[in-house]
Amino acid sequence: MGLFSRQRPRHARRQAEPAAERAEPAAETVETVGPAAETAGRQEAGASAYEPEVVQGEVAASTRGLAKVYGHGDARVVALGGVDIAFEKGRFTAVMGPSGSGKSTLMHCAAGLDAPTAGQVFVGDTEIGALKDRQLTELRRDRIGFVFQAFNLIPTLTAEENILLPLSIAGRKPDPAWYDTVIDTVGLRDRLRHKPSELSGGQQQRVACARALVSKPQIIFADEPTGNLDSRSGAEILGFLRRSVDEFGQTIVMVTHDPVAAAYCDRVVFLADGQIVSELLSPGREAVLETMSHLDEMARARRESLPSGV
Ligand SMILES: Nc1ncnc2c1ncn2[C@@H]1O[C@H](COP(=O)(O)OP(=O)(O)OP(=O)(O)O)[C@@H](O)[C@H]1O
Repeated sequence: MGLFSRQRPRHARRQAEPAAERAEPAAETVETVGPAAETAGRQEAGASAYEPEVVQGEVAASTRGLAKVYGHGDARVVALGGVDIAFEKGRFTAVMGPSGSGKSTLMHCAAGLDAPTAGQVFVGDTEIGALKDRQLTELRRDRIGFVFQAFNLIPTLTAEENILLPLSIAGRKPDPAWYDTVIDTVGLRDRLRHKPSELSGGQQQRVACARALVSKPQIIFADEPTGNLDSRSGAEILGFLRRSVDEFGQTIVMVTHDPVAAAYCDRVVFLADGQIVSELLSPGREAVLETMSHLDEMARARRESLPSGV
């Protein structure tokens, strides 16, 4: 069965709040339709190894057999052991897993920031391993948005200049109506002339989100975007990311350690030992926590199901 061929019912649109904060009990927030939920259920029972979810819609980015090995000999580390995953357009996906499980490596390879040891990465239909350096730089600039834990704003530029920087580097002007929509959505209209040092952490991250969104990228990769924020500012950022998926059809992939953050997502993918071992669709915080407590067993089942390691 091809990774991108099987169909399953579309998930219900999510609200701009985590499942755990809505009225229904967490267990009922986990969708049980489709192969992923069934597989995740079997995983939790330890019955068999995980099989990748099959996406139904257009794919924004994907990997096939993605492997990354660092070092040699005694220092050899298999950070990713052959990952197949597709990120569907217009979906908010969280990548979770223990420290060292390969989350950042997956994100960096998928975003063209790091080169894999083996396997392929596609952004849309473009295989990024086949691109020359300059083409890869342009792809990252024009088709991918980034939001980092440490905001990564230029301190000497105003909020507005930071937001427009990727477009200015590309020699492009923003679509005025879209720019207005983004600024109003992140609530930054009265802060546009401020430098990052004059903004709170939450406001700086909203600038970073606006910067990622303004060029209408095919996909946004967010690396622990709430990791440096208090829970209220974190909730604002997550609510904003959620809205940009629901209202603007943006595709977002977010690495997070936080089950509350994951509960804002349509899909949560779990890594352990450089392999995807499980996933949940629209889970609540409790379901995320429950799955995280079984990741070691799942990693073992996954290893045993493979013919040999990478
Ligand atoms: N540049 C590197 N050189 C050697 N090993 C590396 C390098 N980068 C990552 N690794 C190793 O690869 C594995 C996966 O690392 P990665 O940073 O992707 O994990 P992670 O899940 O993002 O961890 P964390 O949650 O702690 O950020 C780890 O064992 C890590 O030590």
